[in-house]
Amino acid sequence: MSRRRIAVLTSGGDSPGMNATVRAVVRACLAAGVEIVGFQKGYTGLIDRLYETLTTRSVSNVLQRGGTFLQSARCKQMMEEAGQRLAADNLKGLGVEGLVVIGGDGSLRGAHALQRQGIRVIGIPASIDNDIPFTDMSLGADTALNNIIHAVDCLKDTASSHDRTFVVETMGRNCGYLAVMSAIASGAEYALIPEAPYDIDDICKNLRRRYQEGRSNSIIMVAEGAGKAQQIADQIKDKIGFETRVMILGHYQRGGSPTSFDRTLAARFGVAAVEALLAGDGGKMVGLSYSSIQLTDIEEVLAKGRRGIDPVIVKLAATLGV
Ligand SMILES: Nc1ncnc2c1ncn2[C@@H]1O[C@H](COP(=O)(O)OP(=O)(O)OP(=O)(O)O)[C@@H](O)[C@H]1O
Ligand SMILES: O=P(O)(O)OC[C@H]1O[C@](O)(CO)[C@@H](O)[C@@H]1O
Ligand SMILES: [Mg+2]
Repeated sequence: MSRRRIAVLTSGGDSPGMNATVRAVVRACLAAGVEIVGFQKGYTGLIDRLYETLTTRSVSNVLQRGGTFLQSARCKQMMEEAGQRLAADNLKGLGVEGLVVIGGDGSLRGAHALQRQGIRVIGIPASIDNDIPFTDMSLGADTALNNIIHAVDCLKDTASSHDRTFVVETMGRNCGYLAVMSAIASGAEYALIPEAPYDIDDICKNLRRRYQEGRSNSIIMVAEGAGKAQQIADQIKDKIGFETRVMILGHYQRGGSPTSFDRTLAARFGVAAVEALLAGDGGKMVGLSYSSIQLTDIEEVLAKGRRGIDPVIVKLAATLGV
């Protein structure tokens, strides 16, 4: 009888903790006596049959590294039925009984499409955007948040030395999580997020007053989905009476060594995904719910749409003056 075989891939924007997750998947498979195949470059690798058998050696010394050694991609072909069928046929041809997809909401859509093509798939939410419902955190969001906070701490040093306002743009697509959480954690004055309207004139009035009262700097966090930092800086710079500078944090946010939170989440998600596949499950996403790992139908995750900002966080930010 041939050996049982599972596959794994990383898809969408890379996020810190993907390597640690692949490592956990590999170790869980090998502990169960199951072969594990890694596809390269996300769904592109499934379609173009780019794969390698993974061993403990393949995942040695990767746990602490950001990015993904399997590499990732945004694969247009996977958006079409023909690409999805080809990907599923390739998996069936290799005798793969189940697939672990590590990626964001788009990658989960791909996972759902493969499930419909007869492949058992378990999704692992991994995206710095933290925009996926049915999990308290997506992998990599915590590390990205730490990267942002480190940058803002540095900016505050220089801003306060010159009485300046910095407008800092974070990633997150249409989700304001990174902007609002980093504002709370770094002591920023504003978090402009797509989930809430804002009034530039009010902001200017308030900033002007702050400087008149003797404050030496102000930080405005802007989620990319809420506006362009440069445009906001241009709108405010002549109205507040103090110099304004812009920092677009960009892909810096996505890199670097995963935090302990992301590393341990990676371990839990990776092992839970393999256990689910080996138990015959499929079409589910693993998620973190109040410190426990839960499985949710991918269909339900997708139907729910983008994860909103917790009202408790919005209230917390308001109380703290963000
Ligand atoms: N509707 C869909 N059907 C099939 N495949 C999809 C669909 N949407 C996205 N995908 C696949 O998933 C890949 C990754 O999606 P996307 O670029 O949205 O990133 P993501 O997984 O959401 O991660 P992140 O948002 O963190 O970058 C896409 O390039 C595509 O191959
Ligand atoms: O790396 P790319 O393809 O430029 O995509 C950037 C996008 O990916 C993310 O980093 C993750 O989804 C978003 O926050 C950002 O808008
Ligand atoms: Mg996404």
